[in-house]
Amino acid sequence: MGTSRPVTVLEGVRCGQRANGTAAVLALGTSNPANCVRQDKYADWYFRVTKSDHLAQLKDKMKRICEKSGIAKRYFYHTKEMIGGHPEFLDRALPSLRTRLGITTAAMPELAAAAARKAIAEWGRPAADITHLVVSTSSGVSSPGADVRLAALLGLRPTVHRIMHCLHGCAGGSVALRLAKDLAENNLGARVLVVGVEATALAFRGPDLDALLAMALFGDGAGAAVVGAGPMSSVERPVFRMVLASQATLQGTDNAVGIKVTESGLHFKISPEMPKMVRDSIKGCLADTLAPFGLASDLNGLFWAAVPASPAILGSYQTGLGLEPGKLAASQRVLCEYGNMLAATIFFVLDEMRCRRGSGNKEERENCEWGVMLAMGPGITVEMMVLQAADTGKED
Ligand SMILES: CC(C)(COP(=O)(O)OP(=O)(O)OC[C@H]1O[C@@H](n2cnc3c(N)ncnc32)[C@H](O)[C@@H]1OP(=O)(O)O)[C@@H](O)C(=O)NCCC(=O)NCCSC(=O)CC(=O)O
Repeated sequence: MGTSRPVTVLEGVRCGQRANGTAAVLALGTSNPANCVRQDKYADWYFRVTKSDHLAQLKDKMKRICEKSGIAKRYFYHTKEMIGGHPEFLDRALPSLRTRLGITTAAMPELAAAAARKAIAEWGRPAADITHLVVSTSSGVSSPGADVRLAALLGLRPTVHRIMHCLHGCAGGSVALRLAKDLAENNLGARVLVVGVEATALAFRGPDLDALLAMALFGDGAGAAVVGAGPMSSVERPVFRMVLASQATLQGTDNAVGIKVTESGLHFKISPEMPKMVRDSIKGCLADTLAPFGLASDLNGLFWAAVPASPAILGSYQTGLGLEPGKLAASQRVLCEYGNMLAATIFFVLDEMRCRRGSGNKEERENCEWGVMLAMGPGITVEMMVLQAADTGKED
């Protein structure tokens, strides 16, 4: 009896701190820098900007990769003029990290703020009501980071709880959303602003066999979401309920994808084996996550919000999961319109999926109540989240 009162008090305090119900995405926003390069012109642009037109074989290979990329256009913070002003970006013998970090650290807060302002406007409450800020990027490793300047630009409270995490590659936005779910569900009244932002000037380099793929796929942008759990205010409208989040690391794939910070900028290593590794393991990874809901037996009865890292990775999802054509259409559209924007991409996919749910176009319309958010990053790490579209489902 002597110890029962403190335990009860502690339990009461613990329960009182928790939110009421499942976290949900309450609003979304996206943005891109102004410089838009069409993918059918990219090889010409890239070899001209890097003064490499004499490397005819590499240029032809780049053209073939671009043709197969499923991308129509991409946006970049860097421009021909900016690259032209930094010869050290093209000569790996020269250090360029400090200059590159200066550029991306200056670029990211404004880019992120443009997306975040849209999300906050849609959310309908004042920016000062944001309690937590989670920022993900592979375009910077400075401290204080882009999150501090972003908080100031948006007028967030000085007491906002900030987390910034770096170098999770294509999975960065999904990691941030998983953290936001935990924060929202475990802190009564929390409203988490989640941001993925990329300015790939940190990785821009001249052509060689290793660089071509990253140069052909990656683009710049920012995505933002406001995440919260109950009780909701009268202006808040859930878009997707974030039902269950999980992460798996594919065994024996440590060397398949890597991101290294070097004196000459960010270096991506992407194994040609990655699509096969993903195809062979993705169904098994998802089985445990989907089983509690009885969703594992009908994967075509779900909506799919997958990060379109590349056409080959989308192909691996389609084959590995046995998905019907069209199930990855939202991801394909984002890849086509923007390329792979690493941490920012998932917010564009969720936004596209939300539009498709309300679309008057029968071909594009997506009606499934339950869905999966999916991304791969270095590790190889698989980020998964079971979503319930709030326009169809009722929270239990
Ligand atoms: C590059 C592709 C668009 C090419 O499409 P196809 O395979 O249909 O076409 P294809 O076979 O004719 O290949 C066209 C040319 O691309 C080359 N090629 C193919 N895969 C390559 C790779 N991983 N690295 C370098 N070059 C590659 C081929 O050799 C070929 O050159 P040639 O014509 O000279 O013979 C595709 O293979 C693809 O999407 N690959 C990327 C897969 C991937 O691992 N993505 C991960 C992104 S990063 C990520 O997800 C994690 C993260 O960063 O966090």
